[in-house]
Amino acid sequence: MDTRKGSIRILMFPWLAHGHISPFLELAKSLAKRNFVTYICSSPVNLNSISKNLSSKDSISVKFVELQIPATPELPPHYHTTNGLPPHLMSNLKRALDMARPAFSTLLQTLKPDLVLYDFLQPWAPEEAESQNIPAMVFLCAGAAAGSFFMYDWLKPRSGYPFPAIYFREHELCRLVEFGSDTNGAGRVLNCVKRSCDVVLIKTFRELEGQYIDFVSDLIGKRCVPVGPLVQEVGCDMENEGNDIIEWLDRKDRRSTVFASFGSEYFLSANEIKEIAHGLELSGLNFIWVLRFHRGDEKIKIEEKLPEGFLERVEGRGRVVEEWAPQRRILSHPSVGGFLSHCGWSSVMEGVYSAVPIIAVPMHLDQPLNARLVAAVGFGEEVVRSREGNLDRGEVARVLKKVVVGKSGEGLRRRVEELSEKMREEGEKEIDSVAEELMVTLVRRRERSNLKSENSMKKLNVMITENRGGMLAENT
Ligand SMILES: C[C@@H]1O[C@H](OP(=O)(O)OP(=O)(O)OC[C@H]2O[C@@H](n3ccc(=O)[nH]c3=O)[C@H](O)[C@@H]2O)[C@H](O)[C@H](O)[C@H]1O
Repeated sequence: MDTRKGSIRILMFPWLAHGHISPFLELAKSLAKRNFVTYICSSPVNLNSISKNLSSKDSISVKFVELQIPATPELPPHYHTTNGLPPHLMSNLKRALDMARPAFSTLLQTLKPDLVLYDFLQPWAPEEAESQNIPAMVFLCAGAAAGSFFMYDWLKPRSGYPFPAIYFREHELCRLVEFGSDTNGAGRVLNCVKRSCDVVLIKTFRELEGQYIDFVSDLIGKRCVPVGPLVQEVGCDMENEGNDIIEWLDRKDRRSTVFASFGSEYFLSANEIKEIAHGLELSGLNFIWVLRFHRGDEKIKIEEKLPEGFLERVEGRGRVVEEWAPQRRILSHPSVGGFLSHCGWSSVMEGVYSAVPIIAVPMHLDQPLNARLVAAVGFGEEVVRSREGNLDRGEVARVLKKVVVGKSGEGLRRRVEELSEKMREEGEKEIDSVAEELMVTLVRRRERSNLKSENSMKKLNVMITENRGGMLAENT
């Protein structure tokens, strides 16, 4: 039962990844301040992983709804997330989500939301919504620069159409095939975009990617509406996470320490571990390194994966963290002066939000394009691999020192501080415009469909007045 009478009700349906369900949750929390009630549907394991980021106040207007995904021997329920998933099971997970289509349809019949917000890998979600006369809109959790490259590559516009000013290096192209070739990743994304009604929401902000937002809008023939960075606040819910790491950072000088992390679903190869370990050691800098392995590798002893004697040699200035680290909290610590990152999009947004320059070591998917953007906009530098795509410890150490303690690092820091300020200014305004887009979409739908009866339009107008009233009240 809605706790707010007359609120506009949204069902959100993110892909089964931590780097996706978090932005959807942050968007739901922001819309709750604008009088929307949101139901986030995902697998139990995913909802459980974000439950600590939902305060009791948020949970008045943000509800979790479990989507039962059929379990199979190779994909038991605790594998219904990309967080820690053995990489060879990623395609199985996409197919398992497809098998949840009937359960999703039932959810729609039960909840009867006013609108559905879905993600980039489930093109059947808007079909199910439309079959029940519910408008559906896609929310892309990656960046617009990466989106402009992929959309250009997949849509192949007429010759002479301007090419996006972002590119892959030769050795990175072969890793593109990973993008679900056997589950037609490109086709899924394209259909999700094509079936989105009216606009496409995208997790970015104009100061950072304005030219790419306009490029994608023109290319796909739909307006791309930036929703802002959606970075999770470092709030009371995270206060107790990783206290020992925070206390360790408290004992380090301001901006003296590198935070190294590679996201929730990428697991470094043996060679990458070796070169990054030696690079961190050679840099002479303090560091916190999140070195995680996928669930299938539970019995791993971390010292067996690191160079001989590495932990002893860096004792006191470096720490290797095997478990899930409070990334937002660490990045906001004054002792952190550089972020060695794979450039997953949420990590890039969080680096900017905390005004920490990025040492980019992209791995796959959109990350190389995000890394090009980081360097082009001037808030970080990329560790360039060899032509064969190998990392080199000397190059890792060189870029680390240049960004964290070098003269040119000051320019990067100034730029990321500027961006961070702009990001915070724009954030609230962008959520207001998203709220308006959602309401306009509803009005258009009611006017076009058989719901344009006097009574239904009157009810909708009351809801919208309430929402706008709610937004004003929240903002005063
Ligand atoms: C959109 C897509 O998300 C994917 O997710 P992935 O988890 O790899 O990376 P992030 O987007 O940085 O998302 C990772 C998220 O997990 C959080 N985190 C991670 C590790 C940890 O120990 N502690 C944490 O709090 C981190 O703060 C961030 O919010 C792909 O990369 C893809 O390239 C990217 O564009």
